[in-house]
This record gives sequence, structure tokens and C-alpha cells, in this order.
Amino acid sequence: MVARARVHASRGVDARRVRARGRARVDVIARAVKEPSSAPEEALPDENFKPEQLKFQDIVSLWVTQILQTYGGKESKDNAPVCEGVIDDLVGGPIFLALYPYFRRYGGVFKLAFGPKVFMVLSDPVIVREVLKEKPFSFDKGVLAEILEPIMGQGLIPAPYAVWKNRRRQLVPGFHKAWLDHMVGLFGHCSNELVRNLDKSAEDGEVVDMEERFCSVSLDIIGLAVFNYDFGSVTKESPIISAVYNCLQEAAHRSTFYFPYWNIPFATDIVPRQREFKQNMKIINETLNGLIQKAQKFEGTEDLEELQNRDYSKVKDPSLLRFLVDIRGADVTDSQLRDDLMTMLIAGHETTAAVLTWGLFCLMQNPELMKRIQADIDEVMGDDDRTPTYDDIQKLESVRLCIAEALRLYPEPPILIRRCLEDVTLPKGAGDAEVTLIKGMDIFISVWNLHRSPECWENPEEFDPFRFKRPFANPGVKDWAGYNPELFTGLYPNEVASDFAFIPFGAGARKCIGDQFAMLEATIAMAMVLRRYDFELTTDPKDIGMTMGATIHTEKGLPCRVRRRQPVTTATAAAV
Ligand code: HEM
Repeated sequence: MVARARVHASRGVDARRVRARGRARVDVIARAVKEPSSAPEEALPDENFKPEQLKFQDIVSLWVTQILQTYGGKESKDNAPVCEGVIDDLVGGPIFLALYPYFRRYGGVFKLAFGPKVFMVLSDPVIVREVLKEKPFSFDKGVLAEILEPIMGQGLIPAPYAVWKNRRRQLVPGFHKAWLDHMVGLFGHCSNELVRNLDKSAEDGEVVDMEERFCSVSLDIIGLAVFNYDFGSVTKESPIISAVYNCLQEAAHRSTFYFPYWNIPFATDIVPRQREFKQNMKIINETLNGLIQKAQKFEGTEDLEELQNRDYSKVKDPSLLRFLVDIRGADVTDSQLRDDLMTMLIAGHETTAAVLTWGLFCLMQNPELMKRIQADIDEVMGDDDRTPTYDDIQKLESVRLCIAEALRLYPEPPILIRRCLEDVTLPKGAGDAEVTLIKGMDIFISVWNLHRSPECWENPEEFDPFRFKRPFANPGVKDWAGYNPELFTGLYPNEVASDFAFIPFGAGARKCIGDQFAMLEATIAMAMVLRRYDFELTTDPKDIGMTMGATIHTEKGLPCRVRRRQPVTTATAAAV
């Protein structure tokens, strides 16, 4: 049995604790699993393009060559600096943290060898631009796909190219403007639940774990938005979510185990943890299949334009599932729909919860800044006790900047995983050598290093949301255009404004499809809690640690004391 925590059983927190314990490795994986709502269709290669699938022997032969080159003292074919003897640093803690000092020593591209594994670490914006934007189809998700496949099947994140191409074309239109506008109301409604729930804690002077609360609200949001299913996790426990977290834990276990014993006949019936995994997958599949069947009972229009322009206030089931059922072609199977839903569920809630958690954590370290942000919220929201509209979100720029800055300092995922499908010669970037990524090689794109690089950011360790309003240039990084605030035109300063130094949602063809959704959701939730409460961290900030996925992993999460505050609006100011 998976260990379950006792905390707040009445509020259904068990699942979140299961998650907290289990996510260590999975976060790297589960988060390294997403891509761009705005990825242009032109980014897709032509119909005949078929990336060659790597064979097992390719990978073995690559390893052997790499190991001989690394340890045999011969010049390496890839020409990358080799970082050696770091095995001790890499075990027992989050790998992305351990890689940072090596980035500072070896630069934006270096090769890391530990055990039989050799992989390339990329932390230079020019090189990352080449991989994500210029050559996205020279790579697949490699080890990430292998680990996630048993859970997400052919979902967008682990899907092989041929499946991904078709599913992406169907999923992206689901995130259309009319739907996102409607979602703004849902985000307000769910955040309102969170806020009302905090009232009692504020009255009682109770210490609350805000990580847990943010997880609950983001989970409820993703359930309603994607399946029209109410997890109700702000108020109760959800068995399906316990099952999801348990399966993610199993994925973590499998990613680190020496041999795939679960493939041995009957292993899933005999080994207790494998039996439990099977049972949990059954719970998840039954729930998702039930939802799919329910959605299929209703006839809907198949016209994409009509779907995208409908009046969502009059639609009974505005979920993404409904949309996908309506526009599905004859070739889309129920199992493909299941995989898509599962992917959204995993990709779309902890990521947002993490940025809210870290954003609040950073603001609590900066009380003056917190006051300034609260004053901005008061000004935009006025006296009414209402939820933010789309227009308000445009005006709540400082809140959006805080979210972006939290994503810079605590990106989720902190590493993107790829495997080379063909040899790729990289631009020089900040380094002197011209490095070649060799077919079969595993790649870590360190978002963490990029976001904290002193070459790309002024005082990179500082939480300074308004940095995104100032330009930054460094001719020392060859061919890097720097950060240009004039190119920051959407909800957040993206990879274009930063020329790939800021990629919290990834970039290129496989960028996150939920970036706008997440920014709207996080801005509303953050604005609503900051408007109503003052927060005080009740533990030493140094005790707040990170898992592999940059989420908080202490038993207490983000423990805070919450106090009701009176919004300072024009009317209240005049009364004073
Ligand atoms: C703050 C919140 C979020 C962050 C930081 C985030 C981050 C990311 C990143 C970095 C990727 C690219 C991974 C890679 O290149 O390997 C990605 C992909 C993806 N994300 Fe997100 N994400 C967030 C929210 C969401 C939401 C709300 C959804 C859905 C409702 C979502 C769905 C996806 C999907 C389906 C992909 C895979 C796209 C593909 O491969 O074509 N994400 N995400």
C-alpha cells in the first residue's frame, strides 16, 4: 500500500500527500511533458517526413562509443567538453540543482557521463533555440516517453511523431478564445471556493498549507475544464486522484529500477506494487472511459468554426472532452481520447499549483513588493466583491509579472528531456567549440540553468518581477538577441521576447498547449487570495526545499498564517 498521510483527512488531502511523496522523479518527467498552444502549423514538417525510430542497438552502440571516448582519453566525436566524476553529486538530490555548478564551470553545452549513461546538458539560449525551434523533429521525448507510456499511452506528451502530429492539430483548436473567455469564469468560481475555505482558517488563526490549497484548486479546475468532472478536492478526497498519483509514483519507480521486471509474465499479478498499479490504472481507465461514453451520448456539431464561435454561457457541457468528441474524425479511437485526457490531467494541474506556491513564497520574502501588488489588485478590482474578468487580467500586469518571475526562478519542469533522432550540429552559442549531438544521444535542456544564467539575467537569483519591463543585452552570448520588453505583448514575456532565455512553457512545435489557460488561471487565483488575505510564512524559508520537479517537498508544504485584509479601494481610502 502506498503510504498515506493523515493530515486534514476531512478536506481530502490524502491524495495530495501521496503526490507529495511520490512526485520526486515523476515531476521531471511529467512536466517535461508538454508543448505550444501557439505553435504555428508551418512548424510541422511535410507529410512525408518520418523521423527514423531509434533501435535498441543504436543506443547501446552509442553508449559504448561515448564511454570509450569519455574514459579512453580519445577525442570525442561530438566535440563537447566532458564533465567527469560527478556521480556522487547527482544522486540523492534534485538533478537540476546539481547541474548548475557544472554549467558555470563548463558552459552552455557539456557532456555528462555517469554510470553507463552519457547525456548532453544544454543551457545556452542560442543552442536551445536551435533544438526547440529550428530542429524540433530531429528529437523525440526519449526516456520520458518510455516512462510515461504505460500511463499516458499515446497522449500528446509521450506520443511518437505520427500520432502527435494529428492529435496536436485536433487539441490546439480546443483552446480557442471563446472557450478561454468562458474558462475565466470557471477560474473565478473555483478560486472563490478556495478563498471562502481560507476564511475559517483565518478566523481560527490556523496554519494552512498553501501548496496543498493551490493543488486542490488547480485540480478542481482541470477536472471541470477538461472533463466537466467535479473532483471537489477543495472539500473532499478524490479516489481517482489518489490512483493517478500512485501511478506516477510507479512510473518513477520504473524509471530508476535496474531491469523491467514488470514485463515478466504474471509480474503484475504477483508483485504487490505491480498489482496495485494495475488496480489503480483500472480505476482511472474506468472513470475516464465512463466520461467519454457519457460525452458521446449527446449529438453535437462537427463544424469547427461553429464550435469555436458558440456562446459558452448557453452550453451545458463546455469541457474540452465535449469539444474533442464533437470534432473527432472517424479515425480517433476512444483509447486515444483517454490518453489525451489523462495527459491533460497530469500536465495541467500540478504545474499551475507549483507556480502559485512559489509565487506566494517569493512574495512573502518581499513584504514591500507584496503590498504594492495588493494595492494594484485593489485598484483594478475596486470595491465589489467579484471575480476578475478577462479585461481585469489584462490590467493586472504586476500579478502576471509575479507569476512569470516565479516561473523563471522555479520552472516546472526544470529540465526538458529529448533524444536525438539524427546527428545535429549546434551553433556555437557562448562556447568556442562546434558541438554535434549524435543520433541516439539523450539530451537535458536545463530550463533551470537558462532561467538563472548570469549571462542572460541581471541579479538572476533575485525575485524581481519588474525586470521584465527592462531590456537586457549581453553581446558576450554570441547571436543572442537579449531580452526586449517591446516584444512582450501577450499575457507573459515569452521565448520571443527573451530570445529563448525564458522558456517556462517550452518553445517551438512542442510548446505547452495550456500556456494561456495556465496564465489566466494563475493570475486569477493569485489576485483573489492576495486581495483578501495577508500571508506570513510560519517556517524558516531555508526549510522550504525542492523535489526533482522544483515543487516543495517538505512535510508541511508551504505553511502560512492567513489574516483577512481590507482591500484599500478609492472608497475605503476616502472614508479614512
Ligand atoms: C504553469 C503551468 C504550466 C507549465 C509551467 C507548463 C509547462 C509545459 C512545458 C515546459 C511543456 C513542454 C515540454 C517539452 O518540451 O518537453 C509543456 C507541454 C504540454 N503542456 Fe503544459 N504547462 C503548464 C500548464 C498546462 C496546462 C494547464 C495544460 C492543459 C490544460 C498543459 C498541457 C500540456 C500538453 C498537452 C503538453 C504537450 C504538448 C505537446 O507535446 O505537443 N500544460 N507544458
